[in-house]
Amino acid sequence: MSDSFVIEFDHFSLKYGDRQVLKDIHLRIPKGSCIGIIGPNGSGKTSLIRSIVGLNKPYQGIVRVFGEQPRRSWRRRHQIGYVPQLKSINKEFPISVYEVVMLGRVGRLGPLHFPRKEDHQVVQESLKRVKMLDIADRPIGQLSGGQQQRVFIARALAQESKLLLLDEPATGLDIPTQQSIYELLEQLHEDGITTLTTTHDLLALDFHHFGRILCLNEQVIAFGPPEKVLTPAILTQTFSGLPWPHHLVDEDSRLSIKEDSISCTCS
Ligand SMILES: Nc1ncnc2c1ncn2[C@@H]1O[C@H](COP(=O)(O)OP(=O)(O)OP(=O)(O)O)[C@@H](O)[C@H]1O
Repeated sequence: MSDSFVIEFDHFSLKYGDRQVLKDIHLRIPKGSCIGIIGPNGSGKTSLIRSIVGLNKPYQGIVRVFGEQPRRSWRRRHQIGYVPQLKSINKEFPISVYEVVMLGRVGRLGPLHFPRKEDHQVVQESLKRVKMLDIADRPIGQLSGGQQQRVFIARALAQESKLLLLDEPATGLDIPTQQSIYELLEQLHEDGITTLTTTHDLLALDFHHFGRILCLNEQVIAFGPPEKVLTPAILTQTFSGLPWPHHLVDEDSRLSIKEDSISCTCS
């Protein structure tokens, strides 16, 4: 594995029972990049993210994160910050905002497992970053969807991981809240953190914040800079699932680029 890539999918396929949901994913995610993953409902975005975390076992192929297969590196799990979809989180659990964010420190707590001064500092800093420090004592279940989303992002930040995976963080939020999440992504990018953010909602995705867009529909339809990838043809292919003969992929990611697909997408 080259040091320049945080994630490497090598002909990775995933099945749930007999049903194939990811097919021959071959992809390199460069260190420090800010990736937007788009595709319709059921196109495999969450499955891809869960595979990176190590929650899904490949049917074929392999994924490496920081050079290791995620299922084999549980001790390194804290290196991956994962913010699942809001709907999959149990918000009724009686726990404060502060305690939720402290959970992000679990992988880093010292031998006695009590939070140290530095853990409290990181939690406060993470809450400050998402502008939630003022309401740190409130029960998580009493917050709005947008506030809860920020808290779960703060929990991931408290892990101090170099890789952050956000599954539909902006879906269902109002435009200013969506905007603030995208601005936060930009700050994280400036800090050298690699981020992968999914959405099925094209309107909820502000493409300007992303260096590369991955169009996914069971397989990689396209991967590259927004200006190359966000063409009517590629979006139609991604969201309709109709056959598309070529893949456009990013040269920097050292995947094959087929000349004919470039002329096709740039025309
Ligand atoms: N645990 C599971 N067992 C069986 N099938 C599953 C499971 N999880 C997801 N699927 C199926 O796999 C396919 C891909 O689902 P996935 O959640 O990865 O899509 P998605 O692109 O994230 O969708 P959405 O935009 O709705 O979140 C869907 O058809 C879904 O029904």
